[in-house]
Amino acid sequence: MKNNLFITFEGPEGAGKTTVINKIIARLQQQNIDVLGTREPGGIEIAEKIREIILNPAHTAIDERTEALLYAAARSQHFFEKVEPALKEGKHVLCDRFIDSSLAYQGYARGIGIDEVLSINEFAIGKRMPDLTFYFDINPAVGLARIHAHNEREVNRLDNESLLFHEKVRKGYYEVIKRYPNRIKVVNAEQPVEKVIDEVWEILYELVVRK
Ligand SMILES: Nc1ncnc2c1ncn2[C@@H]1O[C@H](COP(=O)(O)OP(=O)(O)OP(=O)(O)O)[C@@H](O)[C@H]1O
Ligand SMILES: Cc1cn([C@H]2C[C@H](O)[C@@H](COP(=O)(O)O)O2)c(=O)[nH]c1=O
Repeated sequence: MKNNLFITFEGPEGAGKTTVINKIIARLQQQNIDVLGTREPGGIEIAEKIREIILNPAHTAIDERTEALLYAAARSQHFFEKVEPALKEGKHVLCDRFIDSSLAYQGYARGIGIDEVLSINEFAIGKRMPDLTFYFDINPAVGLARIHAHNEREVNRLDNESLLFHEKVRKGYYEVIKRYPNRIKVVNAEQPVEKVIDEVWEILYELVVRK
Protein backbone atom coordinates (compact mmCIF):
# COMPACT_ATOMS: atom_id res chain seq x y z
CA MET A 1 0.00 0.00 0.00
CA LYS A 2 1.04 3.60 -0.68
CA ASN A 3 1.93 5.96 2.16
CA ASN A 4 -1.19 8.09 1.92
CA LEU A 5 -4.45 6.67 0.70
CA PHE A 6 -7.50 7.67 -1.30
CA ILE A 7 -10.38 5.99 0.53
CA THR A 8 -14.00 6.09 -0.58
CA PHE A 9 -17.28 5.23 1.14
CA GLU A 10 -20.18 3.83 -0.81
CA GLY A 11 -23.67 2.49 -0.28
CA PRO A 12 -27.37 3.15 -0.70
CA GLU A 13 -29.23 6.11 0.81
CA GLY A 14 -29.08 6.39 4.60
CA ALA A 15 -26.41 3.71 5.02
CA GLY A 16 -24.48 5.90 7.49
CA LYS A 17 -21.52 6.94 5.33
CA THR A 18 -21.47 10.60 6.34
CA THR A 19 -21.89 9.81 10.05
CA VAL A 20 -19.06 7.26 10.01
CA ILE A 21 -16.67 9.37 7.89
CA ASN A 22 -17.00 12.28 10.36
CA LYS A 23 -16.20 10.03 13.33
CA ILE A 24 -13.28 8.38 11.53
CA ILE A 25 -11.81 11.75 10.55
CA ALA A 26 -12.01 12.88 14.19
CA ARG A 27 -10.22 9.71 15.34
CA LEU A 28 -7.50 10.08 12.69
CA GLN A 29 -6.95 13.72 13.63
CA GLN A 30 -6.61 12.71 17.29
CA GLN A 31 -3.73 10.53 16.09
CA ASN A 32 -2.20 13.56 14.29
CA ILE A 33 -2.89 12.03 10.87
CA ASP A 34 -3.23 14.54 8.03
CA VAL A 35 -6.62 13.79 6.49
CA LEU A 36 -9.05 15.52 4.14
CA GLY A 37 -12.76 14.71 4.12
CA THR A 38 -14.81 15.49 1.03
CA ARG A 39 -17.86 14.33 -0.87
CA GLU A 40 -19.37 13.68 -4.28
CA PRO A 41 -21.11 15.15 -6.04
CA GLY A 42 -19.70 18.35 -4.54
CA GLY A 43 -16.74 19.16 -2.35
CA ILE A 44 -15.81 22.29 -4.33
CA GLU A 45 -17.86 25.23 -5.60
CA ILE A 46 -18.31 24.10 -9.22
CA ALA A 47 -19.21 20.54 -8.26
CA GLU A 48 -21.61 21.74 -5.53
CA LYS A 49 -23.39 23.76 -8.25
CA ILE A 50 -23.64 20.66 -10.43
CA ARG A 51 -24.97 18.82 -7.36
CA GLU A 52 -27.76 21.38 -7.01
CA ILE A 53 -28.78 20.76 -10.63
CA ILE A 54 -28.69 16.95 -10.37
CA LEU A 55 -30.38 16.56 -7.00
CA ASN A 56 -33.05 19.27 -7.24
CA PRO A 57 -36.37 17.36 -6.85
CA ALA A 58 -37.96 19.73 -9.39
CA HIS A 59 -35.58 18.54 -12.15
CA THR A 60 -37.61 15.46 -13.02
CA ALA A 61 -36.86 15.85 -16.76
CA ILE A 62 -33.12 15.10 -16.45
CA ASP A 63 -32.29 12.39 -18.95
CA GLU A 64 -30.32 9.42 -17.58
CA ARG A 65 -27.36 10.09 -19.91
CA THR A 66 -27.30 13.76 -18.91
CA GLU A 67 -27.32 12.58 -15.30
CA ALA A 68 -24.35 10.25 -15.87
CA LEU A 69 -22.41 13.01 -17.64
CA LEU A 70 -23.14 15.57 -14.91
CA TYR A 71 -21.86 13.22 -12.20
CA ALA A 72 -18.74 12.56 -14.29
CA ALA A 73 -18.20 16.30 -14.88
CA ALA A 74 -18.52 17.05 -11.16
CA ARG A 75 -16.12 14.18 -10.42
CA SER A 76 -13.49 15.40 -12.88
CA GLN A 77 -13.44 18.96 -11.52
CA HIS A 78 -13.49 17.77 -7.88
CA PHE A 79 -10.77 15.18 -8.43
CA PHE A 80 -8.29 17.48 -10.17
CA GLU A 81 -9.06 20.58 -8.10
CA LYS A 82 -9.19 19.01 -4.64
CA VAL A 83 -8.49 15.29 -4.31
CA GLU A 84 -5.31 14.94 -6.37
CA PRO A 85 -3.59 18.04 -4.89
CA ALA A 86 -4.35 16.78 -1.35
CA LEU A 87 -2.91 13.36 -2.19
CA LYS A 88 0.19 15.04 -3.64
CA GLU A 89 0.57 16.98 -0.37
CA GLY A 90 0.66 13.63 1.45
CA LYS A 91 -2.83 13.76 2.96
CA HIS A 92 -5.14 10.80 3.24
CA VAL A 93 -8.40 11.59 1.44
CA LEU A 94 -11.73 10.21 2.65
CA CYS A 95 -14.46 10.74 0.07
CA ASP A 96 -18.20 10.22 0.55
CA ARG A 97 -19.08 8.45 -2.75
CA PHE A 98 -16.98 8.25 -5.93
CA ILE A 99 -17.00 6.29 -9.21
CA ASP A 100 -18.70 3.17 -7.78
CA SER A 101 -21.83 5.29 -7.19
CA SER A 102 -21.95 6.08 -10.92
CA LEU A 103 -21.44 2.43 -11.82
CA ALA A 104 -24.21 1.26 -9.45
CA TYR A 105 -26.75 4.10 -9.90
CA GLN A 106 -26.30 5.16 -13.53
CA GLY A 107 -24.64 2.05 -14.95
CA TYR A 108 -26.79 -0.64 -13.34
CA ALA A 109 -29.93 0.90 -11.81
CA ARG A 110 -30.61 3.35 -14.67
CA GLY A 111 -29.68 0.63 -17.15
CA ILE A 112 -27.01 2.55 -19.10
CA GLY A 113 -24.52 -0.26 -18.55
CA ILE A 114 -21.58 -0.50 -16.16
CA ASP A 115 -19.01 -0.58 -18.99
CA GLU A 116 -20.54 2.46 -20.71
CA VAL A 117 -20.50 4.50 -17.50
CA LEU A 118 -16.97 3.34 -16.78
CA SER A 119 -15.86 4.69 -20.17
CA ILE A 120 -17.46 8.11 -19.55
CA ASN A 121 -15.56 8.21 -16.27
CA GLU A 122 -12.31 7.19 -17.91
CA PHE A 123 -12.69 10.28 -20.08
CA ALA A 124 -13.35 12.33 -16.91
CA ILE A 125 -10.59 11.04 -14.61
CA GLY A 126 -8.54 8.53 -16.58
CA LYS A 127 -8.02 5.18 -14.88
CA ARG A 128 -7.78 6.67 -11.40
CA MET A 129 -9.42 4.48 -8.77
CA PRO A 130 -9.54 4.61 -4.97
CA ASP A 131 -6.95 2.62 -3.04
CA LEU A 132 -9.66 1.30 -0.73
CA THR A 133 -13.45 1.45 -0.65
CA PHE A 134 -15.88 0.67 2.17
CA TYR A 135 -19.26 -0.44 0.86
CA PHE A 136 -21.96 0.01 3.51
CA ASP A 137 -24.52 -2.67 2.81
CA ILE A 138 -28.10 -2.01 3.91
CA ASN A 139 -31.61 -2.92 2.85
CA PRO A 140 -32.61 0.26 0.96
CA ALA A 141 -35.97 0.39 2.76
CA VAL A 142 -34.10 0.61 6.09
CA GLY A 143 -31.78 3.33 4.77
CA LEU A 144 -34.61 5.41 3.32
CA ALA A 145 -36.59 5.06 6.57
CA ARG A 146 -33.58 6.51 8.44
CA ILE A 147 -33.52 9.53 6.09
CA HIS A 148 -37.23 10.16 6.52
CA ALA A 149 -37.25 9.52 10.30
CA HIS A 150 -34.32 11.77 11.19
CA ASN A 151 -35.15 14.59 8.79
CA GLU A 152 -31.54 15.86 9.00
CA ARG A 153 -31.15 16.62 5.32
CA GLU A 154 -33.45 17.58 2.47
CA VAL A 155 -35.02 14.76 0.49
CA ASN A 156 -33.45 14.93 -2.98
CA ARG A 157 -34.41 13.81 -6.51
CA LEU A 158 -32.67 10.46 -6.16
CA ASP A 159 -34.29 9.73 -2.77
CA ASN A 160 -37.63 10.18 -4.53
CA GLU A 161 -36.98 7.27 -6.89
CA SER A 162 -39.01 4.09 -6.30
CA LEU A 163 -37.99 1.40 -3.82
CA LEU A 164 -37.44 -0.85 -6.85
CA PHE A 165 -34.84 1.62 -8.16
CA HIS A 166 -33.03 1.65 -4.81
CA GLU A 167 -33.08 -2.17 -4.74
CA LYS A 168 -31.48 -2.14 -8.19
CA VAL A 169 -28.81 0.22 -6.84
CA ARG A 170 -27.94 -2.35 -4.18
CA LYS A 171 -27.75 -5.10 -6.83
CA GLY A 172 -25.60 -2.74 -8.92
CA TYR A 173 -23.16 -2.41 -6.04
CA TYR A 174 -22.99 -6.21 -5.78
CA GLU A 175 -21.99 -6.30 -9.47
CA VAL A 176 -19.35 -3.64 -8.88
CA ILE A 177 -17.97 -5.58 -5.90
CA LYS A 178 -17.59 -8.67 -8.14
CA ARG A 179 -15.38 -6.56 -10.44
CA TYR A 180 -13.21 -5.09 -7.68
CA PRO A 181 -13.21 -7.65 -4.84
CA ASN A 182 -9.77 -6.67 -3.55
CA ARG A 183 -10.47 -2.94 -3.35
CA ILE A 184 -13.98 -3.02 -1.85
CA LYS A 185 -14.60 -4.07 1.76
CA VAL A 186 -18.24 -4.83 2.60
CA VAL A 187 -19.52 -3.57 5.95
CA ASN A 188 -22.90 -4.51 7.43
CA ALA A 189 -24.47 -1.06 7.83
CA GLU A 190 -27.53 -2.36 9.66
CA GLN A 191 -25.46 -2.83 12.83
CA PRO A 192 -25.51 -0.17 15.55
CA VAL A 193 -23.51 2.82 14.35
CA GLU A 194 -20.74 2.36 16.96
CA LYS A 195 -20.10 -1.16 15.62
CA VAL A 196 -19.89 0.14 12.05
CA ILE A 197 -17.42 2.83 13.13
CA ASP A 198 -15.28 0.28 15.01
CA GLU A 199 -15.22 -2.10 12.01
CA VAL A 200 -13.96 0.66 9.70
CA TRP A 201 -11.56 1.98 12.34
CA GLU A 202 -9.99 -1.44 12.90
CA ILE A 203 -9.02 -1.63 9.21
CA LEU A 204 -7.88 1.98 8.93
CA TYR A 205 -5.93 1.85 12.18
CA GLU A 206 -3.78 -0.94 10.75
CA LEU A 207 -3.33 0.74 7.36
CA VAL A 208 -2.99 4.37 8.33
CA VAL A 209 -1.98 4.66 11.99
CA ARG A 210 0.12 1.57 12.75
CA LYS A 211 1.33 0.82 9.17
N1 LIG B 1 -25.86 2.26 12.00
C1 LIG B 1 -26.86 3.12 12.13
N2 LIG B 1 -27.99 2.78 12.77
C2 LIG B 1 -29.04 3.64 12.87
N3 LIG B 1 -29.04 4.90 12.37
C3 LIG B 1 -27.95 5.30 11.71
C4 LIG B 1 -26.81 4.46 11.54
N4 LIG B 1 -25.87 5.12 10.83
C5 LIG B 1 -26.39 6.32 10.55
N5 LIG B 1 -27.63 6.44 11.08
C6 LIG B 1 -28.54 7.59 10.96
O1 LIG B 1 -29.14 7.49 9.67
C7 LIG B 1 -29.25 8.77 9.06
C8 LIG B 1 -28.49 8.78 7.73
O2 LIG B 1 -27.10 8.67 8.02
P1 LIG B 1 -26.00 9.31 7.08
O3 LIG B 1 -26.41 10.68 6.66
O4 LIG B 1 -24.70 9.17 7.76
O5 LIG B 1 -26.11 8.32 5.84
P2 LIG B 1 -25.50 8.45 4.40
O6 LIG B 1 -25.07 7.09 4.01
O7 LIG B 1 -24.46 9.51 4.35
O8 LIG B 1 -26.78 8.87 3.56
P3 LIG B 1 -26.94 9.53 2.12
O9 LIG B 1 -25.93 8.94 1.21
O10 LIG B 1 -28.31 9.15 1.76
O11 LIG B 1 -26.77 11.02 2.31
C9 LIG B 1 -28.71 9.78 10.08
O12 LIG B 1 -29.81 10.28 10.82
C10 LIG B 1 -27.82 8.93 10.99
O13 LIG B 1 -27.76 9.44 12.31
C1 LIG C 1 -21.55 10.37 -6.79
C2 LIG C 1 -22.87 9.88 -7.28
C3 LIG C 1 -24.01 9.99 -6.52
N1 LIG C 1 -25.18 9.53 -6.96
C4 LIG C 1 -26.39 9.71 -6.14
C5 LIG C 1 -26.41 8.94 -4.87
C6 LIG C 1 -27.29 9.77 -3.98
O1 LIG C 1 -28.64 9.45 -4.29
C7 LIG C 1 -27.02 11.19 -4.44
C8 LIG C 1 -26.01 11.91 -3.57
O2 LIG C 1 -26.59 12.18 -2.35
P1 LIG C 1 -25.79 12.00 -0.95
O3 LIG C 1 -26.75 12.47 0.08
O4 LIG C 1 -24.59 12.89 -1.03
O5 LIG C 1 -25.44 10.57 -0.81
O6 LIG C 1 -26.48 11.07 -5.76
C9 LIG C 1 -25.28 8.94 -8.21
O7 LIG C 1 -26.36 8.55 -8.63
N2 LIG C 1 -24.16 8.81 -8.97
C10 LIG C 1 -22.95 9.26 -8.57
O8 LIG C 1 -21.94 9.13 -9.30
